[in-house]
Amino acid sequence: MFKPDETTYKLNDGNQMPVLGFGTYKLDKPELMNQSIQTAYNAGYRLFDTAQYYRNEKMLGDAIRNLGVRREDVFITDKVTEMNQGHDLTINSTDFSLQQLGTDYIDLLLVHWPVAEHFFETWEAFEELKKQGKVRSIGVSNFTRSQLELLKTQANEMPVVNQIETHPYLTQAPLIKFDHDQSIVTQAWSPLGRGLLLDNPMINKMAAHHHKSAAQIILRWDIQRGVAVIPKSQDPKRIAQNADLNFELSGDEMSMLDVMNRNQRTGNEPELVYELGKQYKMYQQ
Ligand SMILES: NC(=O)C1=CN([C@@H]2O[C@H](COP(=O)(O)OP(=O)(O)OC[C@H]3O[C@@H](n4cnc5c(N)ncnc54)[C@H](OP(=O)(O)O)[C@@H]3O)[C@@H](O)[C@H]2O)C=CC1
Ligand SMILES: O=C1CO[C@H](CO)[C@@H](O)[C@@H]1O
Repeated sequence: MFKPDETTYKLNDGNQMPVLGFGTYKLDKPELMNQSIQTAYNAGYRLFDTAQYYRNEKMLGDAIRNLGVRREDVFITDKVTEMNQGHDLTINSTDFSLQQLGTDYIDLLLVHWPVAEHFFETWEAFEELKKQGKVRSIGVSNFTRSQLELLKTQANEMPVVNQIETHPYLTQAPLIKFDHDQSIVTQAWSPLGRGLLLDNPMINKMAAHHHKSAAQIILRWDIQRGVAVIPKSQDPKRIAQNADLNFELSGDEMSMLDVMNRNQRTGNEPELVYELGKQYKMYQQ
C-alpha cells in the first residue's frame, strides 16, 4: 500500500519531497500556528508550505523549532511573491525569508506566480540561490504550459515542482501530464477547493462507502493520480483526518472523480497574473 505519510517523490534534482504536506495560508496567530504544526507533525506531515505573502514565516519557523526535531526531519516550502520578483529583490527577499524562518536553507523555493516583468531574471536568481545552498530545490507555482515552455528557452535547470490549483472541479489533466513528461512534480494547492467540494453528493457517496470523509476521498484521488497535496486545516481532528489516507480508490471511483472537471477556479487565472505583472513595475516606481 502506498502510504502518503511515509512516501516521498524523488525530484528531478535528486532531492526527495514528501507527497503529503501541510498548508499554512491563513494561520496567522502564533498560538494557532504552534498547535497546528504540532498536531500536523504528530499526524505524520513533514512538509510545511508557507509564502512571503502569508506573513507567517516567522511563526512557522518558531513552531517548527518548538517541535524539537532536527532541521533535516522537516521540509519547508516557501514562495517569492510577485512584488519581490526580479533578480536583486528575489535574492534579498529570500535572505529575509531565511532570517524569518530562522533556518540556513529552504528545502523548496517557488516562484509564487508567473510575472511577465523580470520573468527570466527571477529564475536566474533562483538558480543562484540553489548554487549557494540557500535553497535545496527550485520550482514554480501557477505556471501554465506556455510559461514553462517559455522558461525552458533560457533556464539552465528547469523547475522540479509546479504547485497549481487543482481539485475535482479543476482537474488540470493536460497540465499535469505536461509536468509529468517534463519530470516536474505537480503539487495541488487548495486540494479541497477551500471547502467548495466537500458537499458534492458523489464524493460523499464514495466517502460513506469507504467510511472516510469527502476530504479524504479527494486527497486520496490526488495521491493515486500522482499529485502531491498540501491541505490546510486549523482543526486538530481535520488535520489528522487529512493525513489518514491509507486506503485505495477503485479504478471506477478514480474515473468518476476525473470527470467532475468544470474548469472552476477558486483563485486567480495565471495568464492574467502574468500580464498584470507588467503593472507591478509601475507600483514600484
Ligand atoms: N501557490 C499558491 O498560489 C497557493 C498555495 N496555497 C497553499 O495551499 C494550501 C491549501 O490550500 P487552502 O487554500 O488553504 O485550501 P484547502 O483546499 O486546503 O482547504 C482549506 C479549507 O478546508 C477546510 N478543511 C480542511 N480539511 C477539512 C476536512 N477534513 N473537512 C472539512 N473541512 C476541511 C479548512 O477549514 P479548517 O481550517 O477550519 O479545518 C479550510 O477552510 C494553503 O494553505 C497554502 O499553503 C493556497 C492557495 C494558493
Ligand atoms: O498562496 C496564495 C493564497 O491564496 C491567495 C488568495 O487566493 C492566493 O492569491 C495566493 O497565491
